[in-house]
Amino acid sequence: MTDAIESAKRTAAQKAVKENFDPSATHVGIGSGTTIVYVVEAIKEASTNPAIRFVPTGYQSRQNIVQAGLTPIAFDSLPDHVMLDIAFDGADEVDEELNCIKGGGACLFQEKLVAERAKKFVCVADYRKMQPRLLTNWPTIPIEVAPIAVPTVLHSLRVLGSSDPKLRTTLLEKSGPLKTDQDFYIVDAPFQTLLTSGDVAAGKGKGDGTDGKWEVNNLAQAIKELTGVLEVGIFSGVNGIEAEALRKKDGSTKAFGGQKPIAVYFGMQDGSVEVRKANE
Ligand SMILES: O=C[C@H](O)[C@H](O)[C@H](O)COP(=O)(O)O
Repeated sequence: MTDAIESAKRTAAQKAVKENFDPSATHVGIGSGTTIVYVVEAIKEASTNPAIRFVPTGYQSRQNIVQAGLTPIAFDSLPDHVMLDIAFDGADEVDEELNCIKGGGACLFQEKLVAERAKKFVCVADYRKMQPRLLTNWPTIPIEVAPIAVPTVLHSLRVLGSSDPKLRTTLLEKSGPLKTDQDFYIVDAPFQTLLTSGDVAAGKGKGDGTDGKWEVNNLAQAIKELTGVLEVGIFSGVNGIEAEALRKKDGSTKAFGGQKPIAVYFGMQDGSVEVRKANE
């Protein structure tokens, strides 16, 4: 990893925390990956509330929290009525509508639980992740699958149009499949570059996969429906603020929800930070 990329991540993390982290927050979600380390660093400097608790999204995330001298609280210890004030995370690729691919580091299920529990979800990434459409530069959709279901899911993914879905192995291939924090496996499925909902509205395609082209939400749903799939590494749909508005409007039965970020901070090559924000 070059210094330029690490420096881009740090600069973006600092700006994201400065503009979104309320020092009096009580519950904060912390995602996984290499970028989130800089977010934790910035939060540690900014936080003024000794009672603040941090909800991790897996083993590495919890280690980051503890090593920074902050206090973790397990997701399943949160009282029912408690929403996270905010959650921060990284992303593997982000499109113009703020849909994200996540799971490049094998964390996605707990990340989605935490993102959906947050009033606001903010992502931080470097310039390589900023793309117009998903699957432009990042090659595959990570999917968390029950080990016994892997052959069936691989077959179903091929039927959905994925040319060569693969079970992810550890770096040392002979050690076998890589295991997630849930002791599940990860399948990486390539598809053609995804359409946004805006593309479909503009008549650029049906997005139902029949011509090989999927719209983001349709593909996420089709994969999630496969038996054996625990979660899919597409974060799409509505964001936390939109989810809250929906709940107020129609008394939605979904207690939590909103997996899209309200903003993504990209550290650029020239040292600047570009921000993509949801329409407010
Ligand atoms: O599985 C890993 C997570 O989804 C990460 O947040 C994502 O891969 C981005 O990681 P990084 O910050 O290392 O690029």
